[in-house]
Formats: sequence, C-alpha cells, structure tokens
Amino acid sequence: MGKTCTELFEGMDCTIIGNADDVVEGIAYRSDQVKPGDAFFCIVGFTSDGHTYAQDAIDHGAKVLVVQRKVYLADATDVTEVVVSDTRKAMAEVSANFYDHPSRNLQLVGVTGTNGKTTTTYLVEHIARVAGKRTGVIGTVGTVIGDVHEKSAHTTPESPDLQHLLARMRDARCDVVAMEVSSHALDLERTFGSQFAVTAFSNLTQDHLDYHHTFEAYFEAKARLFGKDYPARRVICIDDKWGKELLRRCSEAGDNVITTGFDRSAQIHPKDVAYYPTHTSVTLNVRGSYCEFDHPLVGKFNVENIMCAFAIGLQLGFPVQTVIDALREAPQIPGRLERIHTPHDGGVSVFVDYAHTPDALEKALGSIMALTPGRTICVFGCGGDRDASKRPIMGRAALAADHAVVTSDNPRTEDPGAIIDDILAGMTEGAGRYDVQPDRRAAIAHAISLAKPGDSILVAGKGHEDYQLVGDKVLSFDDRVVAREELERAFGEGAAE
Ligand SMILES: CC(=O)N[C@H]1[C@@H](OP(=O)(O)OP(=O)(O)OC[C@H]2O[C@@H](n3ccc(=O)[nH]c3=O)[C@H](O)[C@@H]2O)O[C@H](CO)[C@@H](O)[C@@H]1O[C@H](C)C(=O)N[C@@H](C)C(=O)N[C@H](CCC(=O)O)C(=O)O
Ligand SMILES: Nc1ncnc2c1ncn2[C@@H]1O[C@H](COP(=O)(O)OP(=O)(O)OP(=O)(O)O)[C@@H](O)[C@H]1O
Ligand SMILES: N[C@H](CCC[C@H](N)C(=O)O)C(=O)O
Ligand SMILES: [Mg+2]
Repeated sequence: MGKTCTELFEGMDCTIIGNADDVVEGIAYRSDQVKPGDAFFCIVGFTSDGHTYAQDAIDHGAKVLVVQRKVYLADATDVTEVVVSDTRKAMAEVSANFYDHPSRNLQLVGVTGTNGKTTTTYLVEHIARVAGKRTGVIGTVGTVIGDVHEKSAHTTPESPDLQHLLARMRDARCDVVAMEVSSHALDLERTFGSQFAVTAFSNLTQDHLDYHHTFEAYFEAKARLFGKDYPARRVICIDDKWGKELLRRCSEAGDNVITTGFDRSAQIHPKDVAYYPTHTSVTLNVRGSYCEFDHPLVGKFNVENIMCAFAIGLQLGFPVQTVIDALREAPQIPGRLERIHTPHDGGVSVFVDYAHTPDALEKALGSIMALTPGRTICVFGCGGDRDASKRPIMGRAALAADHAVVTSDNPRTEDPGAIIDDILAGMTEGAGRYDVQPDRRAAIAHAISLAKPGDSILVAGKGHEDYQLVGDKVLSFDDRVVAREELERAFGEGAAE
C-alpha cells in the first residue's frame, strides 16, 4: 500500500532532495521503531532533537527522511530528504494522505476540555449505537473498534498512529468515531489533517500548566479545535468564561453551534434536576421543548456531560427520541464515579473516580457528599512529572470532605514524599482532618477502617488505571480491585470483629 513522495507531499510546501518517486512503506517518528522502507520524521522535541537520530533511522531501514534542516548523510546517498518548515505538521498531513484520509469516510466527533472528555465520548458512542451505527472510540481508557477494546499510550495518539487507527475503523465500517482531543494533541498537531463532523468543548479549569504555562495558552490550544483548521458543527458548554469566549469566536465565524450548560441562555439547559444515589432525573429544555428522563449517571457534572452528548447527538442528525432513549440506558464509564460492589461492604459506599484536577476533585466530592447520609472520606494523591501547581489546590479541595487520606498517585520519576508535601502545603487549615499514608493500598484500607455504615469513600485520581507508575516501573494496581479486596478483608467472612 506504499505511496511515492510525490503523492504523499502533494500540495505541500516542501523541497524534495533525491528521488521523488521513492515509495514510502510506512511512517515513523521513533528511530528504533523504523521498518525498512519507512519515511522517518525528524521532530524537534522537548528533550531531544529527532534530527540527531537520522542515522539510527537509516540503520533501521529508513528510505526517506523528513527534516526541518538538511541532515548531512555522507554514506547514505540513496536516502531521499524532504525539507519542510514544521515536521510535526507535515507528519500529520502525510499520515492522513498515506491512509487515504480515513476521517472523510467517518463522522468523527472531537471532544476537548479539561474534564468530561472520556465520559462524553462514551455517551456519544452509546447514542450512536442505539441509533444503529457502527462505532469507534479513541481516548484515555483506550480504543474501541466495534466491540474490540485495545489499550493506548496516549489520550490522543500521535498523528501516524491516529490515522492508522482511523483507517482501521473505516475498514471495520465504523460510521461514528468519538475521540478525545487533548490540549497536548492540538498543540503538537496530532489531529491536524483530520476532518471532524462535530467538535465539542466541555470546560476549562486548571491542569497541564507545566506544559502550557498560562491559562490563556491552555485555552488557545483547546480553541484550535474550533478554528480554521477544523471546520465542523460545534457544541459548546457555556458554563465557564472560556466557553463563552469560544461561543463568541464561533458565532463571529458563522459556525453552526449548539450551546449547553446550566446557564439558562444555553440552547440545552436543565429546567429541573433531582439527584439520587442510583440515578439522576432531569427535565431538559432543548431549544424550547421539554425532555424529561432519568439517566443512571450520578452527580451534577454528569448532567453537563449528558447535555453535551445530547447536543452532539443532535449535531450528528439523530432524532431527539433516539438520544433520550439512549441516555436513559447510559453505560457505567470505567472508573468514573464507579461504585464498588462486594458481598460484604459494612454499609460503606466506595466510589472510584478519575478526578485528578482541583475542579474534578471538588465536583466529585460535592456529588458524593450530596448523596451520602453519613461522612465522606477522600483518598487521593497527585501524579508526578505533571503540573505541580495543582497539588496544594487539590489538597485544599479535599478538605471539603469530612476526612482525607493523602497518598501516592503515579509518582513517576518524582519522590512520593515530596509530592505529598506539595499537597499538604494546601491543607494547613485542616489539621486533625487528614492522615498521610504514602502506600496507596494501605491508604484505602485506612479509609475503610475509619468508615461507619452510611459513610462514603471517594478514591480519586486513578479511575480505570490498572497500574501505578513508580520510577520507571509499571506496577500492577487497580483501585477498584484493591478497594474490593480491602472491603472484603474488613467486612467479609474471615474479618476480625
Ligand atoms: C509533553 C509531550 O506530549 N511530549 C511528547 C513529545 O515528546 P518530546 O518532545 O519530549 O520527544 P523527545 O523525547 O524530545 O524526542 C523528539 C523526537 O525524537 C524521537 N526519538 C527519540 C529518542 C530516540 O531514541 N529516537 C527517536 O527517534 C522521538 O520519537 C521524537 O519524535 O513527543 C513524543 C513523540 O511524538 C510524545 O510521545 C511525547 O508524549 C509524552 C510521552 C507524554 O507523556 N505526553 C502526555 C503529557 C500527553 O500527551 N498527554 C495527553 C493527555 C493529557 C490530558 O488530557 O490529560 C495525551 O493526549 O495523552
Ligand atoms: N463536566 C465535568 N466537569 C467537571 N468535572 C468533571 C466533568 N466530567 C467529569 N468530571 C470529573 O473529572 C474526572 C475525569 O472525567 P473524564 O475522564 O470524563 O474527563 P477527561 O476530560 O477525559 O479527563 P482526561 O483529561 O484525564 O482524559 C471524573 O472522574 C470526574 O471526577
Ligand atoms: N491524562 C492525565 C492523567 C492523569 C492521571 C493521574 N493518575 C496522574 O497520573 O497524574 C495526565 O496525563 O495528566
Ligand atoms: Mg480522558
């Protein structure tokens, strides 16, 4: 299925030095993963410069090098070099060409925002299925093609991996693909060259300031999904100022937009909501008509996600009744406010949730506390090698619980004790209302030992993850499994009185 350089770079601003009729068999951006006949894209990264791996790529069989500056290759005269101004952007465009633009044969939905992307994409997949479509999902929990689930390294894959996935989805005859689009992906051009049917925005709150440095830069990265590179029908939640700013820009550009939110000026907003431990009853005002239904997701923020998915369903052209029927039976999203069921729980409700930002932690806690007759205990930590400035803010947010147990998340290459110290800097007003236990299993067990019937425990931060990243090790660890084991140990048949 190879293509020549001429075909792959058609219409692009580039200089081809060498044989433009060379056939490229594949696309690579890591030198050690190059296969014979591949084009290797030299990317100037944050830690190293891909141009310095050109020789390694050739040693692995690269036939074409795509570069931002010409690499001098004394002993490799049969290698073609293509000079472009931005190798990441060129890689995205060439990848889409290589796989014959699979997104043009699908209805691709892109969801961006700090929180709610995974939840919304799963809801959109479910709505599309109920509407009789074949579906795909790309995001944090992994990739789903029809009924086949695969793990993935990134929320939004690198462009050659993304286009390959979309091609597999096209070949599997998927009609609708719901994809999470991270701010990193937009900034690093992973989605460039993809054609979206709908792009949606959930919210913008603090995260990833290690990468973007300022809220404005973080917003501008997200806003790209609503700019000239990505024409599409739009869905915008206007509950925060960033959503309102995005709406202003899209309206100015004459886009087809559906707005959602608790804000009463949104085209889809709630008239009434009643929250229960097992479900939520909503009456939505959908552009002037009332739609009343129960859905199984709990918590206020999930009403926002439900409205966003509702609007995406309408933008995809599904009938209102189909969307409602689907949302009534919405699936449990893995590790999102997931209630742990065990034969013996001592009357204690344990929820595992992926809240790993200040806003998510505040909202997840608030949602659980509103449904809990007793006390709420929060077990949480923060990831290493990620935005450190959110740590004390998450510490402060956790003090909304009756008690907190501060533990480790994925420390990665950082010292777990130092991450915990950063968190504790935000908890100075909570003396006596929190404990520290760096071992995550022991922290969960400790929270269970503190709980009485009617109490809830929120285990936050890792959700669906079935691993813990400690140093360069990937340890097996799943909050849901550990919580179940520790509940059984505490309340099961052999438990000490
Ligand atoms: C911050 C970030 O996103 N970094 C990405 C970036 O890494 P980098 O610039 O540091 O790459 P580098 O190590 O300097 O290498 C430069 C080039 O040389 C190549 N190289 C390097 C070594 C070698 O031996 N041979 C070789 O060819 C690399 O493949 C690369 O093409 O480019 C790499 C390859 O293109 C990505 O894998 C890497 O993602 C890293 C691993 C990452 O952890 N990203 C996270 C933060 C991320 O993207 N997260 C978002 C989700 C966020 C959210 O919403 O919560 C996501 O979409 O997953
Ligand atoms: N609309 C929302 N507003 C605020 N918080 C939310 C919202 N939806 C979900 N959350 C909280 O954020 C956590 C992550 O939700 P979800 O996985 O859907 O978001 P995401 O945007 O995909 O996150 P990530 O950036 O890590 O991929 C949830 O576990 C919940 O605590
Ligand atoms: N997509 C998020 C995941 C964070 C999950 C949390 N468990 C952590 O490791 O920090 C990120 O890359 O920031
Ligand atoms: Mg996600």
